[in-house]
Amino acid sequence: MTVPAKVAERIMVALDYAEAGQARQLVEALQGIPCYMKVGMQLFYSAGPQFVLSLKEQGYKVFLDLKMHDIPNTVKGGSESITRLGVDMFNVHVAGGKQMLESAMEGVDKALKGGTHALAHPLVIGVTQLTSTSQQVMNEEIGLAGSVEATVLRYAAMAQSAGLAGVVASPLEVVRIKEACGSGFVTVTPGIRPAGSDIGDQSRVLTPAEAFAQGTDFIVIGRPITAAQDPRGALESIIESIQ
Ligand SMILES: O=c1ccn([C@@H]2O[C@H](COP(=O)(O)O)[C@@H](O)[C@H]2O)c(=O)[nH]1
Repeated sequence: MTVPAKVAERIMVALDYAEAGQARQLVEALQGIPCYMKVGMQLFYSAGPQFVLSLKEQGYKVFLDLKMHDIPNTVKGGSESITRLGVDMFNVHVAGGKQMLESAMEGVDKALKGGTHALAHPLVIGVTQLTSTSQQVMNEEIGLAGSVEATVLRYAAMAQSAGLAGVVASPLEVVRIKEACGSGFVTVTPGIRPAGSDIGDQSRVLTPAEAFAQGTDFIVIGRPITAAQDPRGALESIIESIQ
């Protein structure tokens, strides 16, 4: 199947594996499809920066999904180190507050100014409310009143005012985010489930086609691909469903 780059480039495959070998197998199976690769905590904590660098050497765009949430000084240092890896995108929790978000941006600038070789400015993205969080959990367990959408919009505005390029949110919130922050403000949306597939621990979900119809920039998909008998076939049918 010939996959149009314009579609594939907007699909982020979550390499949620315990070991580098398993992730490598999936990358090999998807060879030739120019999708974005997402490295999250599970793989990064086991395979480390080396795995990220190997993806970059193979020419992939990489989203390092470590969701930093710490005191501003620590997040600044983390951002500096992540930027030096040459990733294309990374993220921080907006719940850390505006000063923490601004520190993340300062860390990026420091790495770009101090680097010995040319690095592109990564997109720094704020996590609003995790797509596994339901209205009830947000209100009763996390202790935030009001609707999930209102919190997501408040966090998106804070992320934008701190200079971030966009947010992670559910595809259900994309239209309102774009209305409030402008079409250029990037939305990265996990919580993607092809029709008929298991929702698992996700809560605020749409199908790939529905997510793009809402105007999202990137969709993030993990288990519907990684847990499939034929991961390449699963990704190809997702792509077909979008076109
Ligand atoms: O709000 C968020 C933020 C990040 N994620 C990450 O996306 C993938 C989704 O995986 P699935 O297997 O398709 O559910 C995973 O790596 C999460 O850490 C998210 O789901 N929601």
